[in-house]
Order: sequence, then structure tokens, then C-alpha cells
Amino acid sequence: MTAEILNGKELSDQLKIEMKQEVEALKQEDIHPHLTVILVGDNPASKSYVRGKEKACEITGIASDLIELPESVSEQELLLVIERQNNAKEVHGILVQLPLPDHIDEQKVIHAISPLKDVDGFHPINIGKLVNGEETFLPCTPFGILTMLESKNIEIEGKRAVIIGRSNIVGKPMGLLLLERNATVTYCHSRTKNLREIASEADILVVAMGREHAVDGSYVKEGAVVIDVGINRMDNGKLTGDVEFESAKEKASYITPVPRGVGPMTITMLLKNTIKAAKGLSEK
Ligand SMILES: Nc1nc2c(c(=O)[nH]1)N[C@@H](CN(C=O)c1ccc(C(=O)N[C@@H](CCC(=O)O)C(=O)O)cc1)CN2
Repeated sequence: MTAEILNGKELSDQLKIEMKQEVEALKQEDIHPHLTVILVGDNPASKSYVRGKEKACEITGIASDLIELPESVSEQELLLVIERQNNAKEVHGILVQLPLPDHIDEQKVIHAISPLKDVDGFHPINIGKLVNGEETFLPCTPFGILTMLESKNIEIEGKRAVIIGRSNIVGKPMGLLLLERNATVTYCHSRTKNLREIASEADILVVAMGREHAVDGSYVKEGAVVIDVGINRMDNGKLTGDVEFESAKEKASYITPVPRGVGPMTITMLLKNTIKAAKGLSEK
């Protein structure tokens, strides 16, 4: 079997056209979706992701502000900036680009963002709603993966899903979303024994390990859907995933590439959440 490629870039472009129309319609009702992105320091990858977010807002007509703070900013100062954005009536969504410098407590920062403006879906109130299966902002990467699966009508119910990686922003919420859709979910991580054996039982295999080519075709069941969340820069400067694409693609039914797979969907789902926040606030 050779897999069909799940092209996140193409799907993102299509969704952005639809969102542009939705934003135009909202503006007719005097609702102007507005996102504030806060970037601390000058990590090149973070800067590039933030630029991608600004560009995507521009394409869809969403207003965006970028607040750039120096690496040396204190936690207190950052919390004050967030508080100001929480109180700014025109702002619907707030996002603090991660990771943050070591002297800043990431959880404290996430807690400080109003749950109503938490378009990353990282606030414990929103995570709690996700656990309960209540309507909320879904974390953008898992939301993007789900949207890719749905775009191909890939069945989730009753399927065995294996998630390799247990981060708060990808692995944990991904498992919850699949569980909510009646998949049988197994989480694996760095201490998991017999990883290959467990992974090769998956109908849906999500790999978010942060290690170049950690998973190859021998981890993939014939006909499985393989989702690669990894973004690793190789010595030659090119990007590659956590999955060794060539061997995995020979076994899978669907597979995401890196680049142009999950990454672009992360940004597109942020726009979806910002529009949702704008609609929610307008109902008040
Ligand atoms: N506050 C947040 N911080 C971070 C998140 C997040 O969802 N919220 N996720 C990641 C980074 N990220 C978005 O912020 C992100 C990662 C990758 C891509 C992407 O489009 N990747 C491209 C390749 C880009 C390149 O050339 O470097 C691809 O895969 O095709 C977008 C967004 C951590 N931080």
C-alpha cells in the first residue's frame, strides 16, 4: 500500500478562503475579529511562527497586533501586558508564543489569559471543558489534526489510536479529542516499553516526540493513518518530521508530510478560534 498524502497546506489555504468570507460577513454585523500575539525574546523559530500567524490574519481579514517583549522581560511585566489585553474590549483573542524563557513560569502566564480570549485553548478552564467534552477553544495543533482527519472522512469511532508524546499542547489534548470521538486511546512516551509493538497496533498513529525520524515503517500497521507532528531541522537546513516518511508511507493509508502537513493547520485553527472568540464576545 502507498499512502495518500494529507496535505495540510492545501487544506489550510482552502479553509482560509472560507474564513475570509466569514470574517467579511461578521464585519457587516460590526464584529471585527482581533488577535493579539505576544512574543518574548528572539527565538528564530518562534519569530517565524508569529510572522506566519500575522500573515494568516492579514489573508483572512482578521486584525492582529504583535507585542514584542525582550528576552529579559520580567514575569510581572508580562502578566501586566496580558492583563491589559484581557481588558481591551476590541481584542477577542490573546496568544503568548511558546516556549517562554526559563525565568518565566509558563503555567502562570497561561493562567493569566482570560479563558474567553484563550484562543490557544491552553487555559486550565478550557482544558477542563475539553476533558468534560464541553464546547471550548480546542488547542490548535490537535484541532488541526482532527480537521485533517475529518476532511478525508477518516473514521475515528472504535479505532485504536496511539499517541506518542504527552505534551500539554499536543499529545494530551489530542488523546482527549480522539477519546471524545470514541477511539480507544493509548498514550506512549519516553518511558514506554515496547513502543514499536504498541505503535504497530494503531489504526491512527500520532507521533509528537520531537526527535527526527524516531518512527519508521516498522512501527506502522498496514493501512494505518500516520500523523507526524514533529518539526526538526536537519544538518542540511531542511525540515523533517519525527516519522521516517519513505518507509512509513509504504505501509500507511494516509500520512502527513513535514513540512506542509500538520504545521500550517496549527495556524489556521488559531484563526478559527479567533473568529469563534469574536462571535462569543459579540453575544454578550
Ligand atoms: N502559543 C503557542 N505556541 C506554540 C504553538 C501553539 O500552538 N501555540 N505551537 C508550536 C509552534 N507553532 C505555532 O505556534 C507552529 C509550528 C509550525 C508551523 C508550521 O507551519 N510549520 C511549517 C514549517 C515552517 C518552517 O518552515 O519552519 C510546516 O510544518 O509546514 C506553524 C506553527 C510551538 N509553540
